[in-house]
Amino acid sequence: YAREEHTLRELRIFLREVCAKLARNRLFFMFTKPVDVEEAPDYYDIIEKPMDLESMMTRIDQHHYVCAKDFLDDIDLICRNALEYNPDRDQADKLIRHRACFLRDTAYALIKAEMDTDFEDRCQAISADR
Ligand SMILES: Cc1noc(C)c1-c1cc(NS(=O)(=O)c2ccccc2)cc(C(=O)O)c1
Repeated sequence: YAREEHTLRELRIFLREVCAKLARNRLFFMFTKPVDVEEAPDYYDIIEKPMDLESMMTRIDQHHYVCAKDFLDDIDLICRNALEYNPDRDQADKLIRHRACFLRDTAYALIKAEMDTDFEDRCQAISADR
């Protein structure tokens, strides 16, 4: 069991690094914090499960993620929310949709490049056990 805790600690350290790297990229600035209701008054009527990079950093510390897939599910949520709330043809909506897809692709590429598949397999085995 101690070995599992060591593996999960290593996962949290890795995910904090990925999350910080994404949050540092100014292209993803609008995904770093919860959407401000002043900016988008109907946002929380339309989006059921809001998500942002700062909240994800907190979820890492709360041991919410037991494998990289769980982390990427929340990245997918950030992306889906942006596509759902900003569906129009105008430039502003198109830009945020492009940025949301770029955030998702960058996160997947970062994790694929930096994470051993057998490490992720071990995390998914722990996740299946819990
Ligand atoms: C995200 C999001 N989803 O729907 C919308 C709409 C956005 C979104 C929200 C904001 N303004 S905000 O006050 O809610 C905010 C500022 C800084 C970090 C996070 C949120 C700005 C932008 C923008 O494109 O600049 C986009």
